[in-house]
Amino acid sequence: MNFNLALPVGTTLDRFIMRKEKDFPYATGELSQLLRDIALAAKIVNREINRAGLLDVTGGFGQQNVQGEEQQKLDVIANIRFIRALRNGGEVCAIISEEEEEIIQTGNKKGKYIVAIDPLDGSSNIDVNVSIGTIFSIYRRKSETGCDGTLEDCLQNGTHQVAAGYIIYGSSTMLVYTTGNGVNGFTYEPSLGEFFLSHPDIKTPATGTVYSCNEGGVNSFPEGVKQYLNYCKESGYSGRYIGSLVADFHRNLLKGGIYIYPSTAKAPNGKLRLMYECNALGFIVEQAGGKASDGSRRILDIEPTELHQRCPLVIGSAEMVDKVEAFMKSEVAV
Ligand SMILES: O=P(O)(O)OC[C@H]1O[C@](O)(COP(=O)(O)O)[C@@H](O)[C@@H]1O
Ligand SMILES: [Mg+2]
Ligand SMILES: [Mg+2]
Repeated sequence: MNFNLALPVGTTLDRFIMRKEKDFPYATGELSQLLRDIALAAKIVNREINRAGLLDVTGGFGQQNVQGEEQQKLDVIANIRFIRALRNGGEVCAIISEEEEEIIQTGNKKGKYIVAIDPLDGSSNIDVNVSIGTIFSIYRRKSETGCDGTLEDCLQNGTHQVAAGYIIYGSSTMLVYTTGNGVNGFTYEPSLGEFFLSHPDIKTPATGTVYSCNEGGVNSFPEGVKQYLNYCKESGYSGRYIGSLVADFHRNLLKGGIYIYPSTAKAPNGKLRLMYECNALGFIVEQAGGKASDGSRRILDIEPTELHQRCPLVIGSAEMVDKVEAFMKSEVAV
């Protein structure tokens, strides 16, 4: 892992955003403010996650989301908190959320940005004190300001992201994001209520010896993925699967490794959502020198047709993703 200490570790997120804004001569400060709004909501959600066991926020909310998954109370709370922060911030005209079927119009018609968000990632781990996260993608609207965000504004492919990031609520809470100029990580200091630069200019190793995949569905995995998993085992790689995409991704981003959620009989298009899981992490991993594909196509090039469409995900160290793609093209002689 190599660091360039452009900005000293310990720089606050606010100061970092301000300094980076200077890199963009035409910056108007709106994207900076939007990133601050997201950081604010993350602090509030972090507080509720840390106290989850004490408060009545564990367990199911008693209704299903558009994915047909039972919503957890914290899914709903995180959704409310992020939507409120984005609405009050004024920079966002429309939001796509995992927890809402339709586009959320914020009423900020002057807002230039669209946010796609997975308010709480790793929902199955909420009640068992395992790391969970939030994932977000930011796009510039295509339509003129002065009106609501349109479907066309929302359905842009991943190469149009102006920023993307995630928050991991783990042993420490971190915010990791990119605006297309590298990836930086900030650790939250609760007693000061501040995020501090702790992981400047993250670069992911070209390869690794860790693979993350829920092999429970292996019988219906594509042949190429089965072959790759066997290759990992024959190569003595370690299997690590937390079951929270953000947490598995974060570990592999820092240490090298690969996360695979392929198509299965149960989920022919995979499980993960293009607009608020795959695109965001795809942008980050590419900015850190890694790769993200659906097994053959670059994730960021996939043209979205639905707000909640799913796609298979192969993401992480570049050489490992290449290997999976080659197996899926069944070109590699073992
Ligand atoms: O239980 P499975 O099938 O392995 O799926 C786990 C995956 O699903 C997810 O929980 C989906 O995300 P949500 O929790 O936001 O719905 C990922 O975080 C995780 O990697
Ligand atoms: Mg998720
Ligand atoms: Mg979620």
